[in-house]
Amino acid sequence: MIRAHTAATVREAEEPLLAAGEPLMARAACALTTEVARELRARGNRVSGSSVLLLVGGGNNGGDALHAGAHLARRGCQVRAALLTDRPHPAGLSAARGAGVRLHHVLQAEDVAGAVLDLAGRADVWVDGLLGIGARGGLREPLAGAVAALAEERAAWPVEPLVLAVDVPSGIGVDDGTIPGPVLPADVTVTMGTAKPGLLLPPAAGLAGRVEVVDLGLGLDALAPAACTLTATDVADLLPVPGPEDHKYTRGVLGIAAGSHAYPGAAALTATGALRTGLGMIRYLGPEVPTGLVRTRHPEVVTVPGRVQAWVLGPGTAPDDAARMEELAEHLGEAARTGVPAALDAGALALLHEETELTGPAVLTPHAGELAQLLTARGEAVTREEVSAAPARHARLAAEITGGTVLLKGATTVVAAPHGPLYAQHDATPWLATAGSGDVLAGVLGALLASYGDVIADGGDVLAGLPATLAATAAFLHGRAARLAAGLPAEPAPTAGAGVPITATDVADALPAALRTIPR
Ligand SMILES: NC(=O)C1=CN([C@@H]2O[C@H](COP(=O)(O)OP(=O)(O)OC[C@H]3O[C@@H](n4cnc5c(N)ncnc54)[C@H](O)[C@@H]3O)[C@@H](O)[C@H]2O)[C@@H](O)CC1
Ligand SMILES: Nc1ncnc2c1ncn2[C@@H]1O[C@H](COP(=O)(O)OP(=O)(O)O)[C@@H](O)[C@H]1O
Ligand SMILES: [K+]
Repeated sequence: MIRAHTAATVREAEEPLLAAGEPLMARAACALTTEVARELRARGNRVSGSSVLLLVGGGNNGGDALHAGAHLARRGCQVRAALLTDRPHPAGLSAARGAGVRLHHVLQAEDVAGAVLDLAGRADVWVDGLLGIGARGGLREPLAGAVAALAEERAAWPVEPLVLAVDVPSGIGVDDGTIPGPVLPADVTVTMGTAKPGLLLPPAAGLAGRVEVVDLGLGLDALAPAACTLTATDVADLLPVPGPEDHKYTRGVLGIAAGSHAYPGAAALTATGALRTGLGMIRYLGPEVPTGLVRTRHPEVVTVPGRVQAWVLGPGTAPDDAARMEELAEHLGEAARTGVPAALDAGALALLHEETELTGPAVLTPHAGELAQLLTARGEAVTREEVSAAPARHARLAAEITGGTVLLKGATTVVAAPHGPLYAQHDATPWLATAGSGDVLAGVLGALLASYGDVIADGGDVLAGLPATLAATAAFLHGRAARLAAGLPAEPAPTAGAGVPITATDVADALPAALRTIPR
C-alpha cells in the first residue's frame, strides 16, 4: 500500500526528531542528490558537467534544494540557484555558496520571470524547491508568474530539462490534491518521510511524475494514512479464495437490480463483471427484456427473488423511469432492513437526492456529473467541473451527507467513506472511458460486497472501513482488466505502446487475466 500523510501529521512526527538533533534535512538533501544523479545517468548524461538550476523558496523546502545543490556542485555539476526569496535558508545558502553554487537574486530583476527563464535555458535539470508542506494556497507572485513561464516554455526547449520536485511540485494542494494556481509539472518527485495526499489524489497527482519516498525514519507507518493507494499485494490479501468447506451460499449471493427497457445491456454487463470476479450466485431481478438478455448470456444467473448478501442497484436505470425507481427503492429498503451492503449506481443514486438517510452499508458509484447532481440536490450546489477540480473533497462531502461510501469514477478513481483514509486508484487506461464500463465496475464491486456481505452486516464499527477498501479493490481489478484488454502491461511501463480500443465486454472478459496477475 502506498500511504500518504497530511502536512500536519508529518510536522508532528518530525518535531521530536528535530528536537533530538536528527539531521533530517541532510538526509533529504542526500536523497535528492542521488535521485538527480540517477535520472541524469538514466538519460545518458554524465553527472559531472551537467548543469542544474535550483528554484529556491524561503522555507526548508528551499533549504533541501540548496543543500542538494551543494552536493551536486561537489560532484562536478554546474549549479545555479534562482533565489525567489529575500530570506533563503541560511545554512543551505552557506553550504551552497561554499560549494561554488552560483547565487542569483532574481527578485531584484525588473522582470523576475524573464530572469528565471534566462537561467533555466542553460540547465539540464530544474530542481523545484520553492514550496513544500508549508504552502498556504496556490503560489503567490512573483513565484506564480515565474513558474507559469517555466511550465509554458519548457516544452519549447530543444531538449526538455529534467524537472525534479522537492517533496511536492510547488503550489499543489498538499493535503487535498487540488491545483490552486500555476505548478511546474515534475518528472520525478522526491518526497520526504512519506507520500503526501496531493501526490496520490487527482488532479495534482498527475503533476508529480514518478514519486520516490525517502525514508527519514519518521515512524509514520504506525499512524493512519490520510490517503492511500492499493497495490497488487493488498488486493491479493482481500480477494476471497474458496476453501473446501465453502458452498455457493457462503461464497456470497448477489442481488442485481439493473437494466431497463431503455438500457437492457447494463444488466448483462453487471452480471458478467460479478461472475468473472467470483461469487456463489447471482439473483437478477428486472423487467422482461433485460431478464431475457441476462438469461441468454448467463444461464447460471437465477431470476427469482430470495436471500442475498449484497445488492447492486441501478446500472442501466434512469431517474425518469418511475416504476423502476420504485423497485429500486424497495430493494434499498430491504437491504437496509437486513443490514446487507448495497452498491448504488446510475438511477439508484437519484434515490439519495431526497433527504433519505442511508441506514445500511452502501457504496455509491457516481461519475463527476452524477456526484454534482447529488450534492446539488442535497443543498451543496456544485458543477461537474468543480467536482473534477477537487474530487477528494467532494467525494468526502457526499459520504458525510449520505452516510455511505463514495467511489467517484474517473481516470483516477477516488473512494471516500465518512471517516477513514481516502483511496486513490490510478490503475486503468483512458481506453476504459467507453459506454458500459461503469456497469462492469458495479458488478465487480457487487461480487466483492457479496463475498464479504455477512462480515459487513455483522461487523459494526471495527469493519466500518471495509466497504471503502473493497471499493478501492474493485477499482484496481477493473482498471487492471481494462489495461490487459487494451493490450497494455498490468503495470505502466515506459516501453508500452498506446494500446487498442476496448469494449465494456472486453473489460469484463479480461477480469480472469487480471486476477491471474494478483500474487495469491
Ligand atoms: N522540518 C524539517 O527539518 C524538514 C523539512 N523538510 C522540508 O521542509 C519543507 C517544509 O518547510 P517549511 O515549513 O519551511 O515550508 P516551505 O518550505 O514549504 O515554505 C514555507 C515558506 O513559503 C512561504 N509560502 C507559503 N505559502 C506560500 C504561497 N502560497 N506562495 C508563496 N509563498 C508561500 C512561507 O511564507 C514560507 O516562507 C518540506 O516540504 C521539506 O521539503 C525536509 O528537509 C525534511 C526535514
Ligand atoms: N480517462 C479515463 N481514464 C481511465 N479510466 C476512465 C477514464 N474515464 C472514465 N474512466 C473509467 O471508466 C468507467 C466509466 O464509467 P461510467 O462513467 O459509469 O460509464 P457508463 O455509465 O457508460 O458505464 C469508470 O470506471 C471510470 O473510472
Ligand atoms: K517543491
